[in-house]
Amino acid sequence: MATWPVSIPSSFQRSPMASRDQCNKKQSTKHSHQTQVVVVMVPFLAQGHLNQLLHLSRLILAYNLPVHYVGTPTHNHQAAIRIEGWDPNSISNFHFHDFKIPPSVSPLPNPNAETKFPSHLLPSFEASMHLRPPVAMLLRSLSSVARRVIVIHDSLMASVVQDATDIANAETYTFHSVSAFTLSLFLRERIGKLLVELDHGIHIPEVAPLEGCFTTQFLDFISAQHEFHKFSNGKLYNTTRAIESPYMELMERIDCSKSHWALGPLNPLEIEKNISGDRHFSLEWLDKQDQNSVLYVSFGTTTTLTKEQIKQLAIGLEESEIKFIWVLRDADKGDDISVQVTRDEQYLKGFEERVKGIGLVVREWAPQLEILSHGSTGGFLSHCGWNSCMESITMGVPIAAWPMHSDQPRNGVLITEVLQVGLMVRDWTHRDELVTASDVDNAVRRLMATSEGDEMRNKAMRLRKVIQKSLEEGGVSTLEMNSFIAHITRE
Ligand SMILES: O=c1ccn([C@@H]2O[C@H](COP(=O)(O)OP(=O)(O)O[C@H]3O[C@H](CO)[C@@H](O)[C@H](O)[C@H]3O)[C@@H](O)[C@H]2O)c(=O)[nH]1
Repeated sequence: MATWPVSIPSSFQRSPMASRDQCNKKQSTKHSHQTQVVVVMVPFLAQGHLNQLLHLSRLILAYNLPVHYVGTPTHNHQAAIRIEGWDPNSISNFHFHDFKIPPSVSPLPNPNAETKFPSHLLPSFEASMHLRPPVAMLLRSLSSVARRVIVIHDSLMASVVQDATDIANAETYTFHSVSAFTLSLFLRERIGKLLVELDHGIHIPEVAPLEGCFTTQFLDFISAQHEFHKFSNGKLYNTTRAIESPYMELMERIDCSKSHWALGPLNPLEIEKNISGDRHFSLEWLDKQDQNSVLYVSFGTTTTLTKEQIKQLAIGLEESEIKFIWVLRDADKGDDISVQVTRDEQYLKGFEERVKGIGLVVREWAPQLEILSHGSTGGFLSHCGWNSCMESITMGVPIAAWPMHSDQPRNGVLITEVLQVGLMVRDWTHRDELVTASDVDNAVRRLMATSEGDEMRNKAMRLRKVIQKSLEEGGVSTLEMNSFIAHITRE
């Protein structure tokens, strides 16, 4: 039988820690008993999820609580090298636990698959259930030396943490990696009755049915987690009431038996400029561009475009004559992020020559947060993964929304209709059709070179200010985080 290394720190000492932008600076007192509370993060093994619980770790560490982050060696490494804004390996109170699990098949992403949902990741998602024994062992070890063990697990990892219910001083909290808007609308549809009462006073825009968002296999995977959610002591979200207050309220009405905390935004709002000289070439290039003149194009870590779609996108960008940074990558592979397929090189070579000085094509991992926070970036052509939405909103950058799968179509509605900081590139009902170069050209020009786009940029900037304010002392995001910390450290 395989053995899993479980490393437990000999003591839970306080360590100096960077503050949560401005808002955590005040957390200097009342720590003597808090050091007896330890936090264990159990992320779902995909970049868009690993990232969020790692960012949340940073915020919790600012309260001087030790944090243990579990995963496979590959995924922990991936999370650590890709995080922006801080270095998890430099914090003494933060501990990665590398748990080996049996290898699973890990196919390459298929650009020509029937739906855009990244089915190739499913074997790796299923394999992650093998984390249950080592996680249980870690929780038991920690429970014997800590006053309380707080387990924060991704909603898709509920079954992995099920053994926490047998540990008297352990509590579990379910972390939702999607917007309150999208989640509440999903759940509201499942309930299917009493909607008038449920919705009272809350604007519910029309959204398309879930068709085309997920595969049946993935929906089965989600359903398999449901029975374990009943053990949860509360629900956590990567959002802030400053922007999603009505939909947080809807979540509270849907599940009034639990406490709900909106702990976001999790990503840092200010990214310190790296002056050591090893900045990414895209940032150097941005330095030379005009304010708000560059469109950032990226589809996250779970989307793979077809050859023809890449060509149409390239032509559309070229015809728009708008400056751009285009991150052209395939979806991550389940178990090895170093594998990237080279795409359509012949066509793109000529394209890159022609757009020299106007656009950059980036094939490696791009520093997205830094790019979005750069003053020259004025728009984001995005698939609307929730990380990308939150990162763009917090940096004050409007979005041209091109949803691909999962929660993305609904996030697109939140961005364009509810918050009004973006526009749709194409309607979700046409998801199976090619997005033509002229669709791309039109959307890009509208966002980057019209007064309508300017208004969206102004709105996005106003939203950023609202979020910044919510992170000040007494602000709604600060109060929410303080409330959660007070709850988990209570006597
Ligand atoms: O070159 C790159 C590519 C991506 N990113 C980062 O990677 C993350 C991507 O996350 P997201 O925008 O949410 O997209 P996905 O990777 O597609 O995320 C998956 O997980 C999200 C959270 O559940 C869901 O909202 C999405 O629909 C789902 O596809 C973001 O933090 C980006 O900043 C980079 O920094 N550089």
